[in-house]
Amino acid sequence: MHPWNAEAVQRAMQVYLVMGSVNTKQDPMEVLRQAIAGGITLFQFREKGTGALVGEARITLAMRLREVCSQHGVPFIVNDDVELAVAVEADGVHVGQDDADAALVRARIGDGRMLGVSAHSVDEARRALQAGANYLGVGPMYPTPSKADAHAVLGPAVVAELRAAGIAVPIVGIGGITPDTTAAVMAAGADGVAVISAIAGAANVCAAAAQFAAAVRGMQA
Ligand SMILES: Cc1ncc(COP(=O)(O)OP(=O)(O)O)c(N)n1
Ligand SMILES: Cc1ncsc1CCOP(=O)(O)O
Ligand SMILES: [Mg+2]
Repeated sequence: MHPWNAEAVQRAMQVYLVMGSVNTKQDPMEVLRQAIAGGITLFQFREKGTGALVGEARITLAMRLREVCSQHGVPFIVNDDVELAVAVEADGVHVGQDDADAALVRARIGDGRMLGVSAHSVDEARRALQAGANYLGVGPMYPTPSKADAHAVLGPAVVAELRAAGIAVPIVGIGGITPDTTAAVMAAGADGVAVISAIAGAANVCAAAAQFAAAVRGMQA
């Protein structure tokens, strides 16, 4: 399985699409294909919220989206559900502070899969790294329409705080990020942006993803 060294993880963080069927009015498979055409570098299957698929339908969608990612060489991450990640041979799992214990997740998935952990403070970040996280998802950067139970808005300043505290692992900012605010998130020290609505909900998904890719690249020059 792919060795997820820090450099490979950092590259994957650049434009990270997070999506489930409830985040788009279009066919999720087509949205994913368009987002890949626009330049996303990582995909997370996050099937939750009102109206989310359950049971076989959820597993089938996961397998289909996983296949699209495989066809295009885009790594595939599963949100929350470690057993689903193993079942569909995902490249990794993302867990939050209220999900399964990160150290237990690491033990279950082994070293070959990527482990992402949500962190809102230096303390949470240090514990996540201790547990074996490959990257941190940090946010919300801004108010988000996509997560009803989101943590209070932290802003890009929290990323700068983590960097100042010596947290060197790849960081992706999440929450309410648009192409226009990407520069501020990157300038604070993030390696990329994780996005739901501004890509999955866009009328032109490919163009939206391309705008994020250009904004991220602009900060790397
Ligand atoms: C990349 C990334 N960062 C943070 C989150 C949020 O995870 P969590 O806090 O567990 O909330 P849910 O997404 O599970 O509702 C994420 N999913 N991805
Ligand atoms: C899953 C998640 N975790 C923190 S904010 C958020 C939602 C991000 O969605 P959007 O990009 O639409 O604000
Ligand atoms: Mg979670």
